[in-house]
Amino acid sequence: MLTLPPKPYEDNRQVSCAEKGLSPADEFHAMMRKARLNTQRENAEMAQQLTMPLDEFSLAAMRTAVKASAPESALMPEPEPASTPTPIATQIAATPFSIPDDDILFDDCYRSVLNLLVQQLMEAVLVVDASGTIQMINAKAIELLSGGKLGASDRLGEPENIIGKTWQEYLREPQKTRYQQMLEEQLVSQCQLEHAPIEASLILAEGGSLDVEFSISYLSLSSPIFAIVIRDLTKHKSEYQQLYQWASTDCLTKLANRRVFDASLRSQWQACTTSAKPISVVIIDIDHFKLFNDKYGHIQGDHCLQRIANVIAHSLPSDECVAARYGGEEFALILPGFDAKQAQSMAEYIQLEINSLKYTDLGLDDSVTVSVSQGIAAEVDGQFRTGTALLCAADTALYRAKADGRNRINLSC
Ligand SMILES: Nc1nc2c(ncn2[C@@H]2O[C@H](COP(=O)(O)OP(=O)(O)OP(=O)(O)O)[C@@H](O)[C@H]2O)c(=O)[nH]1
Repeated sequence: MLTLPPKPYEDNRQVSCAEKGLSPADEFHAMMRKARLNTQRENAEMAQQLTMPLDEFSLAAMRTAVKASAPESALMPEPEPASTPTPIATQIAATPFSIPDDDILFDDCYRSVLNLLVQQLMEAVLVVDASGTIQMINAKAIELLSGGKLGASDRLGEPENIIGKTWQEYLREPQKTRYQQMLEEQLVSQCQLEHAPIEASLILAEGGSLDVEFSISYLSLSSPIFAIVIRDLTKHKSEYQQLYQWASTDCLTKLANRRVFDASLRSQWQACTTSAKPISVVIIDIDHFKLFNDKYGHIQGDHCLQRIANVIAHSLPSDECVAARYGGEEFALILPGFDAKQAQSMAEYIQLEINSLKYTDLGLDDSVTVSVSQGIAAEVDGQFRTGTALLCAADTALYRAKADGRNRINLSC
């Protein structure tokens, strides 16, 4: 934030601009008028207090912005190429303050200071006019728009190649159309275009796209300009994907977990019953798995669970169907659109596939096989009131399959 030196009042008391009823912009205006009365040497002395170095990139961006917006008399002289960074003080001292006595004075000074700030910010920032034309851009924003692939000598890395283009050119749909609409609405309603961070996908100069979020801040000048701050979301998105995967899948079998199963059953039940489609649930439980663990150990037991989960996952006929690990050695399927007969066929296929699995590659005997028991419940014409009731019926059917001798399928009636 620009901090202005306090002005002594007649009684020598230091009074803040708020106390005087002045906005920071008024105060800045007043200071610039006073600055006009100072000699250039006095300006240089004031500027000497600023020691921040300004690199060549910042100077190039600043010159471009000033050229685009300032009248002839306000143009900065082109500095000689310097081998060491030019102190900001030298640049300010070399900038003539004898520009016209009206709002242009305020605008041009404001723009120059704004451009200096933009160049120094760590965030990717660009400044656009009311039509979206880019007027200022910092190195971070150029790097971002080029997909981070710029070399030091790359022409794309020069602000001249971006200033003058429109910000919309970099936006993918639907944000491009949305932004255009916001611009048009703003012109009609004369209201300020401001926006909290929104997600968007950028079209990169080198091809490809980049997930970002950007915010828009309105800056009040004689003609409005807007500061756009862009943040790269690539890292956040990949972390989110990773977390989402951990929160929704079973880490051993990679099937959906119980949470996803319950949510899917609710939504699929709703969708199927509303559209009068059948829906079936199958619960699959490994037979005598405790014996398997006791005989071959838990590590082999884990491999067995993974193998069976793999068979179940590959048996699903469509993306709408869900296979989940429901408990320790228990799996469950949601089969939208499946009536009892179709669910029975599916269960029979799974039973045969699991029965024929071999475990010789795990060092077990060729004779070792595993079986499963399955319970099915199908909702066809209103026998169940909820998805949970359907699931309970499948569980009861599974219980009967176990009681009837295992390695069998029982259909709820
Ligand atoms: N290796 C391994 N074993 C598990 C896992 N989760 C549960 N189990 C085992 O699964 C077994 C389940 O035993 P029970 O509930 O008695 O069922 P069962 O032996 O399969 O007998 P029935 O279901 O009646 O046929 C227990 O030994 C658990 O330790 C797991 O993630 N890995």
